[in-house]
Amino acid sequence: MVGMRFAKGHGTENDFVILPDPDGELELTEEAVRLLCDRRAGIGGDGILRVVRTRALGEALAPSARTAERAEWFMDYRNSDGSVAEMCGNGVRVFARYLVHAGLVDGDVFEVGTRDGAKEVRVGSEGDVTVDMGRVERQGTSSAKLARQVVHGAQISVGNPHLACEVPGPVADVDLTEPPLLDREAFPEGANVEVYTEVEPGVLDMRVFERGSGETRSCGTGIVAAAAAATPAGEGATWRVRVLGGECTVFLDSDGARMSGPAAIVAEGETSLLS
Ligand SMILES: N[C@@H](CCC[C@H](N)C(=O)O)C(=O)O
Repeated sequence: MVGMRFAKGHGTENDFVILPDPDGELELTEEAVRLLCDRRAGIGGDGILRVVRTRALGEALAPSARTAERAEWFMDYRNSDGSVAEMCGNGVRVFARYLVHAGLVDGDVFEVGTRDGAKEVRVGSEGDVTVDMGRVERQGTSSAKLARQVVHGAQISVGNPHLACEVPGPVADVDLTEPPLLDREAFPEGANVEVYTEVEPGVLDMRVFERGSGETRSCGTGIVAAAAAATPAGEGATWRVRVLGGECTVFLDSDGARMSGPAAIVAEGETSLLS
């Protein structure tokens, strides 16, 4: 079979199809992304991580993302519906793990370019990867209508938009089967919606409905957004955040957020879906 090389990886079961495209030769259409991510007709994934040299990206970066230009490798992230997102917290850990695994970087501390700028990663010899997620912006409050309830929470940017909502009971009781209805003025580009509850001091349980992918088993930027929402403004904190697919730790201080969590490459192969 002649096809394109791919790998499959996940971080707390937020799973990705990884497409090595160092010289930016791949024309990745929305349709191709949807097919690759399809769990029956494709490989299956919550999103795609295209591994491209930053200088071969072929896309103008927003002024706020220009720090990405100093990173050799760029994470071109796509949601499973084909849409583009600014950042993916689990994705960047898996991307970093892949770069080390594929021998594309020297050392285990380096920067990854994203549409939210360069992110420094530290890749543990096995297991966890720590990412400097950068600034976390609180932008006020908003609400969303879910299938069976309205939730209120904090509007937070982690490079991409989030509405992080504390709920009183177990997060398992929240019905996330339908896409949340958001205030379009507050979120013109849509948002990821998190529901969380503090189960013991310093520990949050969280579930998420991701923009462009639906309910997933984890969302790294959402984990950071929930941790920030649970922290009084101006204070630092460390949170363990438990999600359906595992657990990450978030360290918040006046510089922003760092997140540690697992990242694994689980398969490699060749696909004919792109030929
Ligand atoms: N799963 C990701 C977030 C992916 C992007 C998100 N769905 C969006 O559209 O903003 C994460 O781990 O952060």
